[in-house]
Amino acid sequence: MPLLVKICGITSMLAMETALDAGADMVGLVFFAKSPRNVSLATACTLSGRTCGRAAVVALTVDPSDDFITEVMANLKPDLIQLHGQETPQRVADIRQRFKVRAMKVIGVADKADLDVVPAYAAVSDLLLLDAKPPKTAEALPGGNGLPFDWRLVAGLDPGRPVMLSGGLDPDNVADAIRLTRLSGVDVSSGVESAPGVKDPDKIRAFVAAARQAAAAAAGAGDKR
Ligand SMILES: O=C(O)c1ccccc1N[C@@H]1O[C@H](COP(=O)(O)O)[C@@H](O)[C@H]1O
Repeated sequence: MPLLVKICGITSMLAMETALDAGADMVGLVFFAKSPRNVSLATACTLSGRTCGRAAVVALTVDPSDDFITEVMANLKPDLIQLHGQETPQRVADIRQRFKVRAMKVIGVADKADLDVVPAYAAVSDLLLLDAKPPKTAEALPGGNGLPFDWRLVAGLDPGRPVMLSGGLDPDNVADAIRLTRLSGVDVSSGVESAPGVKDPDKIRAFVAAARQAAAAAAGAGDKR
């Protein structure tokens, strides 16, 4: 299966076009008021209109209410909803069933014990995303903090669903991350920015190119991912 590459936290048409031209498989739009990458539903609709099916549109939410998901589904019609909060497996299952939407549940990882929940979430999610656990500071976001975790904890993890990696990835370290973890995809936000919330076109292109190169090298080396 080809490596999935997601560029998250897109806030401008330039960033959207750059991600699409670079060959990203997924583009993420953040709905979280405290984030520098937060977009309104109207902006998200305008940005996603540019994709024309070239990449999957991901609505990033944090503990969303049913009312909010209803609004997102009616207007944006995303291909995938990213659940980046404290959603339980039951809540993930309910969202998928009620809204007929594919769900990517995020699991925060700091140590091995954090992976105990993987089977329960894999049973109810279409994809999983492993991200660094946010630091316990007042200003930390649930994600998008640019912090990596110990990738050795998740190397070769295969719960029967595609698993993506995020947390502090950037154009310089993504190849190592792919080589070491052998997961299904990579997701980046702050690592392709020039300032919080401002995507850097050169970094987006460099990230996608480095990820594709590493995936091709892994495939050449017989890694079936
Ligand atoms: O990007 C944000 O602002 C954000 C806000 C709230 C929840 C998640 C958020 N981003 C996601 O976090 C990970 C890692 O980001 P980074 O590359 O370390 O900056 C990524 O999945 C983003 O989609």
